[in-house]
Amino acid sequence: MRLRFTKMHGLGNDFMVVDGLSQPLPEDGPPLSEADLRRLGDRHFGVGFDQLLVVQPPRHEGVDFRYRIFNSDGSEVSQCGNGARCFARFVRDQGLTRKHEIRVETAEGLMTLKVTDDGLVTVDMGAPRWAPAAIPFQADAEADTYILVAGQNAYEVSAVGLGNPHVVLLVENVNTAPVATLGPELERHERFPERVNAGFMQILNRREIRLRVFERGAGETLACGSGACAAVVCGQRRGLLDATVTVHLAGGTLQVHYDGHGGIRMTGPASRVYDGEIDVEAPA
Ligand SMILES: N[C@@H](CCC[C@H](N)C(=O)O)C(=O)O
Repeated sequence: MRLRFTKMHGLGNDFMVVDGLSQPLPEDGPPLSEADLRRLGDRHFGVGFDQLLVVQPPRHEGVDFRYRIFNSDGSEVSQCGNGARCFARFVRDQGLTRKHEIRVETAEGLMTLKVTDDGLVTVDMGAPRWAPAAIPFQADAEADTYILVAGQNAYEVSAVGLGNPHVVLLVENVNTAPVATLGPELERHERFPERVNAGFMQILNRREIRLRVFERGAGETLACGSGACAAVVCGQRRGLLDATVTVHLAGGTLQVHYDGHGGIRMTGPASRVYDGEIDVEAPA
């Protein structure tokens, strides 16, 4: 079967976006075979992406679309902040909706995406989940920080759930942070039973941070929207950051706002790169 797709990115966190409304993709179970998913995600043999995003019909009243997310390793996940902005832009560009405020359901819950006239998209990422079981993270009790032993070293970390799990470490300089070595160790740390996204945060001042994220199932990306939100709320919980924070990532800048009430709001751009078609196995 020939699959139509759009290549997009949110600050260099890149996506293959597929319309599953007009193309016959299975709604239960994976939309593509695992072999296709991994092949398409490969940067040498396929399209290359950090995540595959699939638009499907909603399963609940009052929701516009179902938003499905797959990491390049084939795992399905329930949150992707940069992807949510691209998803909003995609459904509008493709004429699937004319709404400026779009409600989508993910495997974890509902998200609201607001497209503004300046082309930016604000995503309500929901409230942070601190209870260890909700992250999920193995700890006796909820705390602001935890000591995590990895290899020969112990690290003071914060842990938070945003529909996906995040661990956040403070570093003096993101340029020299051990993202490539410690990132994979943390991703598969035994205390995170569903693996974890690992953020390395450098605080510049109370309203500005620099961040690198080693993403679960994708490796280090140029930006991670949920990672940016996780870093900000963890910094706030430690009393180090204000309600509105500018997050500098390798691919660009996001604005994150959280005042302790309602959801975390993340604002940033969403860019279309090109449209394409590629052969995949016919869905089962
Ligand atoms: N790039 C994303 C997060 C994608 C999912 C993540 N790798 C996970 O497995 O939880 C973002 O912008 O939030």
